[in-house]
Amino acid sequence: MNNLLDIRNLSKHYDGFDLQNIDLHVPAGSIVGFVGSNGAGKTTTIKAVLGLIAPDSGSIEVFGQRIDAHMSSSQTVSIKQRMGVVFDTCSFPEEMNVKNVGKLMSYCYAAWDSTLFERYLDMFELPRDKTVKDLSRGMGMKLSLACALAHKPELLILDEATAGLDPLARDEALDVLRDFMRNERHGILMSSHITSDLEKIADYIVCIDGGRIVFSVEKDAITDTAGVAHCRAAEFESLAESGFFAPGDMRYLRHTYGISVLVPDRFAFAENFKDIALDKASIDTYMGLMLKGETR
Ligand SMILES: Nc1ncnc2c1ncn2[C@@H]1O[C@H](COP(=O)(O)OP(=O)(O)OP(=O)(O)O)[C@@H](O)[C@H]1O
Repeated sequence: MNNLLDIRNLSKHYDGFDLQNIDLHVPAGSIVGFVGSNGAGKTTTIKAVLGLIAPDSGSIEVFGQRIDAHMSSSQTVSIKQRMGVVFDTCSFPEEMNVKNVGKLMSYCYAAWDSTLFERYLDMFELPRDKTVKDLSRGMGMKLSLACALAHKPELLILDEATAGLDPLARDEALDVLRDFMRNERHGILMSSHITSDLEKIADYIVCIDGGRIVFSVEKDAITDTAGVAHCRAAEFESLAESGFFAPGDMRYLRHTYGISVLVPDRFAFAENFKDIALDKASIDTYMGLMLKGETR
């Protein structure tokens, strides 16, 4: 399978923050959800991919071409033509109306499709004569998404792009992304704090914390296979002694009402420990245990 994006060993130092040895890949045909707490390093990683900041070390390849400071401007332009980018703010000129934003974009992108843009404006109910400064945050994000898609990219990079949308508009945006993914050569890297969105559409989940990748797994390994066991102290001790987990592999969090244990395979767990309460894992519970849990 071809990768649309390959980040290897990426590092970047800021005063008080280090992005360290980031490895992240977006295979063609897949949506990669990029999660992590505020300040974990998601936007810094994305900015490095877009060439907006220079990494200290490591490599970034987009469509198999290495991104670096020595690229010619025509190489940079040709890669950017094939990428659609949406941040959590709308960055078009404030006094420009929606219709003219489309016109401006048509000069920037060779593959710009005005009919497609118009279709997204209708779908997102964006008034063509409203200026950018008068759009609500959600409307601005819808406009950014319409622009990103109307130049027919192969790789979409979304940094908190659905954050300003209400639940119905988010569902609409997810449908648009599903539609985009009907072409198996397409791919999406999507950073989001709204993990329920990622549960609906992502194929892989990559989690970053404190500038380091904490886990990188298929989403189904979390939402279909993993579980969270809810133990009392005695159950926890017998579980720890049972040999079900290899030493150091049992990840748990103590609460006032008991102890949660991350279970990589809840089906095997349920067969072995019929009396211990067990839930399916969500991306949030999985992240909570991976980021804050102790190991034994
Ligand atoms: N230009 C800069 N100079 C110094 N520090 C920076 C700079 N840009 C980002 N940082 C720091 O890098 C760290 C990571 O920030 P980043 O924006 O990548 O986090 P994030 O995971 O996207 O967070 P959020 O979810 O809040 O958007 C933060 O500590 C931030 O203060």
